[in-house]
Amino acid sequence: MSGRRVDAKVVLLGQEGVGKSSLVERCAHGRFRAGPYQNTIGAAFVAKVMTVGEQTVTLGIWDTAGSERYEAMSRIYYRGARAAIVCYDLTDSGSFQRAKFWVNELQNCEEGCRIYLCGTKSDLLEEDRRKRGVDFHDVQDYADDELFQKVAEDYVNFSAFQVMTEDKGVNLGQRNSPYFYSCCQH
Ligand SMILES: Nc1nc2c(ncn2[C@@H]2O[C@H](COP(=O)(O)OP(=O)(O)OP(=O)(O)O)[C@@H](O)[C@H]2O)c(=O)[nH]1
Repeated sequence: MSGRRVDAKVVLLGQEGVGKSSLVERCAHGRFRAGPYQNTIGAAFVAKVMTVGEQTVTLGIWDTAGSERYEAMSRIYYRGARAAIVCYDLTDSGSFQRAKFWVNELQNCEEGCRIYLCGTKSDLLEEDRRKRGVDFHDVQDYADDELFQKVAEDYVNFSAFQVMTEDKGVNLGQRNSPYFYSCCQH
Protein backbone atom coordinates (compact mmCIF):
# COMPACT_ATOMS: atom_id res chain seq x y z
CA MET A 1 0.00 0.00 0.00
CA SER A 2 1.47 3.32 -0.99
CA GLY A 3 1.88 6.00 1.66
CA ARG A 4 -0.20 9.15 1.64
CA ARG A 5 1.74 12.37 1.97
CA VAL A 6 0.56 14.75 4.67
CA ASP A 7 2.13 18.03 5.64
CA ALA A 8 1.95 19.18 9.23
CA LYS A 9 3.31 22.27 10.87
CA VAL A 10 5.23 21.77 14.10
CA VAL A 11 6.60 24.56 16.25
CA LEU A 12 9.30 24.54 18.90
CA LEU A 13 8.94 26.99 21.76
CA GLY A 14 10.88 27.63 24.94
CA GLN A 15 13.29 29.91 26.71
CA GLU A 16 16.46 30.89 24.90
CA GLY A 17 19.30 28.43 25.20
CA VAL A 18 17.21 25.44 26.27
CA GLY A 19 18.29 23.50 23.20
CA LYS A 20 15.51 23.83 20.63
CA SER A 21 17.84 24.28 17.65
CA SER A 22 19.97 21.38 18.86
CA LEU A 23 16.88 19.20 19.01
CA VAL A 24 15.99 20.10 15.42
CA GLU A 25 19.58 19.57 14.32
CA ARG A 26 19.51 16.08 15.82
CA CYS A 27 16.19 15.30 14.21
CA ALA A 28 16.97 16.70 10.77
CA HIS A 29 20.66 15.82 10.45
CA GLY A 30 21.21 13.24 13.18
CA ARG A 31 24.01 15.18 14.81
CA PHE A 32 24.66 17.23 17.90
CA ARG A 33 26.95 20.13 17.30
CA ALA A 34 28.63 21.14 20.51
CA GLY A 35 30.25 24.51 20.31
CA PRO A 36 29.61 28.15 20.91
CA TYR A 37 25.95 28.92 21.44
CA GLN A 38 24.39 30.81 18.56
CA ASN A 39 20.97 32.14 19.37
CA THR A 40 18.24 31.87 16.78
CA ILE A 41 17.11 35.15 15.28
CA GLY A 42 13.40 35.22 14.48
CA ALA A 43 12.88 31.59 13.54
CA ALA A 44 14.40 28.84 11.42
CA PHE A 45 12.57 26.35 9.23
CA VAL A 46 13.38 22.73 8.53
CA ALA A 47 11.33 20.22 6.52
CA LYS A 48 11.63 16.66 7.77
CA VAL A 49 10.10 13.63 6.08
CA MET A 50 9.04 10.95 8.53
CA THR A 51 7.23 7.66 8.26
CA VAL A 52 4.13 7.32 10.34
CA GLY A 53 2.64 3.86 9.99
CA GLU A 54 1.94 3.56 6.29
CA GLN A 55 2.08 7.28 5.70
CA THR A 56 4.94 9.50 4.73
CA VAL A 57 4.61 12.77 6.55
CA THR A 58 6.51 15.92 5.81
CA LEU A 59 6.85 17.91 8.99
CA GLY A 60 7.42 21.62 8.55
CA ILE A 61 9.33 22.43 11.71
CA TRP A 62 9.55 26.02 12.92
CA ASP A 63 12.33 26.53 15.42
CA THR A 64 11.49 29.82 17.14
CA ALA A 65 13.88 32.17 18.90
CA GLY A 66 13.63 31.85 22.67
CA SER A 67 14.66 35.38 23.49
CA GLU A 68 11.75 37.40 24.91
CA ARG A 69 12.63 40.08 22.41
CA TYR A 70 11.15 37.79 19.72
CA GLU A 71 8.06 36.80 21.68
CA ALA A 72 5.61 38.56 19.36
CA MET A 73 7.25 36.92 16.37
CA SER A 74 7.01 33.46 17.91
CA ARG A 75 3.24 33.90 18.09
CA ILE A 76 3.19 34.16 14.31
CA TYR A 77 5.00 30.84 14.01
CA TYR A 78 2.68 28.80 16.19
CA ARG A 79 -0.40 29.88 14.25
CA GLY A 80 -1.97 26.80 12.68
CA ALA A 81 0.59 24.41 14.17
CA ARG A 82 -0.60 20.83 14.46
CA ALA A 83 1.79 20.19 17.31
CA ALA A 84 4.13 22.15 19.54
CA ILE A 85 7.21 20.90 21.34
CA VAL A 86 7.69 23.14 24.34
CA CYS A 87 11.20 22.77 25.69
CA TYR A 88 12.71 23.46 29.08
CA ASP A 89 16.21 22.85 30.42
CA LEU A 90 16.16 20.23 33.18
CA THR A 91 18.87 22.17 35.02
CA ASP A 92 17.05 25.51 34.93
CA SER A 93 13.82 26.02 36.90
CA GLY A 94 13.19 29.38 35.23
CA SER A 95 13.01 27.68 31.87
CA PHE A 96 10.17 25.48 33.14
CA GLN A 97 8.22 28.59 34.16
CA ARG A 98 8.78 29.89 30.67
CA ALA A 99 7.56 26.60 29.22
CA LYS A 100 4.34 26.99 31.23
CA PHE A 101 3.94 30.43 29.73
CA TRP A 102 4.02 28.95 26.23
CA VAL A 103 1.67 26.13 27.15
CA ASN A 104 -0.75 28.75 28.43
CA GLU A 105 -0.46 30.73 25.22
CA LEU A 106 -1.11 27.70 23.07
CA GLN A 107 -4.08 26.65 25.15
CA ASN A 108 -5.60 30.07 24.85
CA CYS A 109 -4.79 30.80 21.22
CA GLU A 110 -4.28 27.56 19.33
CA GLU A 111 -7.14 25.24 19.88
CA GLY A 112 -6.28 21.95 18.23
CA CYS A 113 -2.52 22.20 18.66
CA ARG A 114 -1.19 19.22 20.56
CA ILE A 115 1.42 20.16 23.10
CA TYR A 116 4.50 18.16 24.05
CA LEU A 117 6.72 19.09 26.95
CA CYS A 118 10.35 18.24 26.43
CA GLY A 119 12.99 18.43 29.16
CA THR A 120 16.41 18.96 27.61
CA LYS A 121 20.06 18.48 28.61
CA SER A 122 19.48 15.28 30.55
CA ASP A 123 23.14 14.42 29.96
CA LEU A 124 24.06 17.13 32.46
CA LEU A 125 22.03 15.29 35.10
CA GLU A 126 23.84 12.08 34.30
CA GLU A 127 27.07 13.86 35.13
CA ASP A 128 25.73 15.32 38.36
CA ARG A 129 22.20 14.81 39.64
CA ARG A 130 22.50 17.86 41.86
CA LYS A 131 22.23 19.94 38.71
CA ARG A 132 18.56 19.10 38.42
CA GLY A 133 16.58 22.31 38.63
CA VAL A 134 13.17 20.99 37.66
CA ASP A 135 11.60 18.36 39.84
CA PHE A 136 10.48 15.28 37.95
CA HIS A 137 7.22 15.01 39.93
CA ASP A 138 6.38 18.67 39.47
CA VAL A 139 6.52 18.17 35.72
CA GLN A 140 4.61 14.95 35.93
CA ASP A 141 1.87 16.58 37.97
CA TYR A 142 1.75 19.43 35.52
CA ALA A 143 1.68 17.27 32.44
CA ASP A 144 -0.53 14.65 34.03
CA ASP A 145 0.14 12.14 31.31
CA GLU A 146 1.22 8.53 31.33
CA LEU A 147 3.45 8.86 28.24
CA PHE A 148 6.01 10.74 30.28
CA GLN A 149 6.99 7.70 32.30
CA LYS A 150 7.45 5.55 29.25
CA VAL A 151 9.54 8.07 27.36
CA ALA A 152 11.67 9.11 30.29
CA GLU A 153 13.17 5.62 30.47
CA ASP A 154 14.75 6.03 27.05
CA TYR A 155 15.60 9.68 27.03
CA VAL A 156 19.13 9.33 25.66
CA ASN A 157 18.17 8.03 22.22
CA PHE A 158 14.65 9.27 22.22
CA SER A 159 13.44 11.53 19.46
CA ALA A 160 10.68 13.94 20.43
CA PHE A 161 9.59 14.10 16.80
CA GLN A 162 9.37 10.33 16.48
CA VAL A 163 7.17 10.06 19.55
CA MET A 164 5.02 12.83 18.19
CA THR A 165 4.47 11.11 14.85
CA GLU A 166 3.83 7.76 16.51
CA ASP A 167 1.29 9.28 18.85
CA LYS A 168 -2.17 8.35 17.60
CA GLY A 169 -3.56 11.43 19.31
CA VAL A 170 -1.85 13.89 17.02
CA ASN A 171 -3.87 13.80 13.86
CA LEU A 172 -1.41 14.79 11.20
CA GLY A 173 -4.00 14.78 8.48
CA GLN A 174 -6.65 16.87 10.14
CA ARG A 175 -6.99 20.04 12.22
CA ASN A 176 -8.81 20.44 15.49
CA SER A 177 -7.60 17.53 17.58
CA PRO A 178 -8.01 18.04 21.33
CA TYR A 179 -5.35 19.34 23.69
CA PHE A 180 -2.75 16.93 24.89
CA TYR A 181 0.15 17.05 27.26
CA SER A 182 3.03 14.71 27.37
CA CYS A 183 6.65 15.08 28.24
CA CYS A 184 9.98 13.68 27.48
CA GLN A 185 13.53 14.17 28.53
CA HIS A 186 16.18 14.78 25.92
N1 LIG B 1 24.85 19.51 27.56
C1 LIG B 1 23.92 19.79 26.65
N2 LIG B 1 23.97 20.97 26.02
C2 LIG B 1 23.02 21.22 25.10
C3 LIG B 1 22.00 20.30 24.79
N3 LIG B 1 21.21 20.85 23.85
C4 LIG B 1 21.72 22.07 23.59
N4 LIG B 1 22.80 22.29 24.34
C5 LIG B 1 23.64 23.50 24.34
O1 LIG B 1 22.85 24.59 24.81
C6 LIG B 1 23.17 25.78 24.08
C7 LIG B 1 21.91 26.34 23.46
O2 LIG B 1 21.41 25.42 22.50
P1 LIG B 1 20.44 25.87 21.32
O3 LIG B 1 19.98 24.61 20.65
O4 LIG B 1 21.08 26.89 20.46
O5 LIG B 1 19.28 26.55 22.16
P2 LIG B 1 17.94 27.26 21.62
O6 LIG B 1 16.84 26.88 22.53
O7 LIG B 1 17.72 26.97 20.18
O8 LIG B 1 18.29 28.80 21.84
P3 LIG B 1 17.62 30.09 21.13
O9 LIG B 1 17.89 29.95 19.67
O10 LIG B 1 18.31 31.27 21.73
O11 LIG B 1 16.17 30.08 21.46
C8 LIG B 1 24.23 25.37 23.05
O12 LIG B 1 25.51 25.73 23.55
C9 LIG B 1 24.08 23.87 22.93
O13 LIG B 1 25.31 23.24 22.59
C10 LIG B 1 21.99 19.04 25.46
O14 LIG B 1 21.14 18.15 25.26
N5 LIG B 1 22.99 18.85 26.38
